[in-house]
Amino acid sequence: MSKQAPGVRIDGLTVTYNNLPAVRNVSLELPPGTITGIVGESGSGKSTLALSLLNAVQPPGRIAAGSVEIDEIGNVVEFAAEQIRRVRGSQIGYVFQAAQNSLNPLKTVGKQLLDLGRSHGVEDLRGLVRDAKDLLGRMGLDGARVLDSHQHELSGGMRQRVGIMLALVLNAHLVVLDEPTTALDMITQSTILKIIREVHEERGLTTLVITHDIGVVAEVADRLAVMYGGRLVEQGPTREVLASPQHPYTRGLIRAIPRLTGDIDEAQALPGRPPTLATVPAEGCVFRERCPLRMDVCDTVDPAAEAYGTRIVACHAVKVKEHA
Ligand SMILES: Nc1ncnc2c1ncn2[C@@H]1O[C@H](COP(=O)(O)OP(=O)(O)OP(=O)(O)O)[C@@H](O)[C@H]1O
Repeated sequence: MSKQAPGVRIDGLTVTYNNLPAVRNVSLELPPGTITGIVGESGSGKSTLALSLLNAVQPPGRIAAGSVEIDEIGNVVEFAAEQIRRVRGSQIGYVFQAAQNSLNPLKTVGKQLLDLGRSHGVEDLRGLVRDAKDLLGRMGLDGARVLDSHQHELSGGMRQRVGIMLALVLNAHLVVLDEPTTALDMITQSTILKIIREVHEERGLTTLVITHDIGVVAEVADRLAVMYGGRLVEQGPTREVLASPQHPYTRGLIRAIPRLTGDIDEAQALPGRPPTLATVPAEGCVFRERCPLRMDVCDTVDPAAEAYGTRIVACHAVKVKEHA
């Protein structure tokens, strides 16, 4: 059973930078074999949450509370540096947001691929190169040529696809993709996401895709989790969240995307701006400044995440409505 899609349970996770919480008391389950999309505006804590899955939060950041329990691996929050290095790449594949610039400028992609394979004890390096070419080919690139290239010879979109290839090539069964398609145009984006979905199904993966664009993940994710100001404000099956968003922030995000509302004239930008670490309120609901449903209680009490059927929502107004 060791090569099956693992389940992941994030429980009560708080991550701080200089003691200010960027992720606050987040609980989220990634069921085995599913694709979960985490969405939210810039600064909502998505990347910090993704880094926590690899215990890769860098100082001044620190995991202040909670656990990230991954089947067959354990609670990675407690892992020492060497322990986590061994599972990164081989058991948890990842492409971080800066993937377009994270290649070594002095080495060809192929050389970096071999380094990656060797550092994880891959014996069949020829097989690794074959798999890499196959993945690149599926993403519309000439695999042999890309492996012979240096970073500066590749466009932003090509580098991004190289990043995805590197995340998948070691055959990890948990894959974390942070903004995997931002450098790509809409059509290429949707092709790449389709390929991610195909590979996910062929190999039996558990996948986490992070994006600020809810339209991007709507096509591929089984489940959606919406973050705002470090809090997870709503989560549930994608279709349900899109068809009947409960949290006013989720509603705002969906309304802002013409291809989700189906009518370009009806798309409305979400007014206001998200908080920064310095301005995020220490008490009460993090979304209240922009919320059309704000009530007195929102100023003082942070709403708990509560289950409503298949949905989990953290909102006082939703709670009042549900109990009315
Ligand atoms: N190294 C750091 N030092 C200090 N603050 C940080 C650091 N990294 C992130 N932050 C802050 O933590 C908060 C969450 O950032 P994070 O990158 O996780 O959000 P995000 O939702 O992924 O946003 P983006 O899409 O812009 O990356 C932001 O307010 C950000 O400014």
